[in-house]
Amino acid sequence: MVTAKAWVLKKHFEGFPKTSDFDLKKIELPNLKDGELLLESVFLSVDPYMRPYSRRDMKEGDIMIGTQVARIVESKNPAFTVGAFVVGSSGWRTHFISDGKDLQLLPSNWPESLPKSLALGTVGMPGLTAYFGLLEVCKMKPGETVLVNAAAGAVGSVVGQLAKIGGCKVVGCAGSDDKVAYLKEIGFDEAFNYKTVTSLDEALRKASPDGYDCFFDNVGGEFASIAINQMKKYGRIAVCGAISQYNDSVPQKGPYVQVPMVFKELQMEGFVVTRWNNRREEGLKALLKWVVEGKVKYHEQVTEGFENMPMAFLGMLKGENLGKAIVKV
Ligand SMILES: NC(=O)C1=CN([C@@H]2O[C@H](COP(=O)(O)OP(=O)(O)OC[C@H]3O[C@@H](n4cnc5c(N)ncnc54)[C@H](OP(=O)(O)O)[C@@H]3O)[C@@H](O)[C@H]2O)C=CC1
Ligand SMILES: CCCCC/C=C\CC(=O)/C=C/C=C/C=C/[C@@H](O)CCCC(=O)O
Repeated sequence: MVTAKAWVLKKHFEGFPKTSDFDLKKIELPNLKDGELLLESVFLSVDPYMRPYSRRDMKEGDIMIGTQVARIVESKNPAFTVGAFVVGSSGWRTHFISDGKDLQLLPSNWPESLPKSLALGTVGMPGLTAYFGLLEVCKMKPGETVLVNAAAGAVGSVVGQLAKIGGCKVVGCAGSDDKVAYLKEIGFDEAFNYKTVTSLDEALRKASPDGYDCFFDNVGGEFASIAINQMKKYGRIAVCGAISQYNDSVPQKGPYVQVPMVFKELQMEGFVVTRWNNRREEGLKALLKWVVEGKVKYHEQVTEGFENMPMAFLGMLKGENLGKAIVKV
């Protein structure tokens, strides 16, 4: 019998999450039935979506939602061999049993030298978010100017690099000088610290006096209200997320977008990356190739220890991560 550890949502988040909202439980796992496999989590992901989705998808006492890179430790399923690595979405737990239907094997050409944790970030859901958000929603074209906020994060850092590969000028913002330095290191044309600029409007205008063709919005709120006024005619806004609002007990006043939307004939579209689940292999293949070629750089914020998952989650929401926030079990 294997004893798994799992983090459950003890109490729904009110405002900014607290470590006391979580509880650590032990779960005795049964022996495998035919067709099942036993897996141990090696890396776990902490993502912003967990904050709003927990209220929508979970009840108190549930295991926290989330994804992991896991190793198969026992198999009664001929399609999966012991020792293989997969991406699962079994939540915050150290071990779990699966029938294999909810697992994604890592690409067969995954280089030994590449950290398998990238399957949770640059070569995983966040990377796919950047890939499809840029190609299918922004519909970026060479020579255009792309703006992305939360630019040093799991999604934003890939957006900027893919936009450079796509022949665009790229402007990014992030919440620390170290993150800004990183953005310039990975090829952003302009980058600034939105927390320290005297005027966001002026910083955006200085970075691109002609304005923006594409705005990949990860943050929402006041940033979106200001940025929308600097869009070029026929610009496209990909509403990827609104992390500035996830912890609000009372929703902020929305940005008044109607005037610039009409005068500049803008397109603004919200999306969730699962829309393109049927093209997952296409995206992962492209992302893996660019990483191997060195055209897409990555950075991971690694927290050691399963017991530190809540802290890693809170840290990511506070902006303590540069690149993808993951937990190494
Ligand atoms: N639509 C979809 O399918 C998907 C959407 N997303 C969304 O993309 C966004 C980025 O996700 P991801 O890359 O995983 O996360 P990140 O790795 O970027 O981590 C979150 C970052 O958001 C920034 N942030 C946190 N709070 C605020 C705030 N109040 N105002 C401004 N910035 C803030 C911080 O960076 P900083 O230092 O810059 O403040 C923090 O590091 C999120 O909104 C997420 O919900 C992610 C995946 C899929
Ligand atoms: C203020 C409300 C904001 C609503 C938008 C919230 C989040 C957008 C976002 O971050 C979406 C992320 C989607 C992630 C999808 C991940 C899947 O690969 C696996 C998710 C696991 C699961 O669905 O349980």
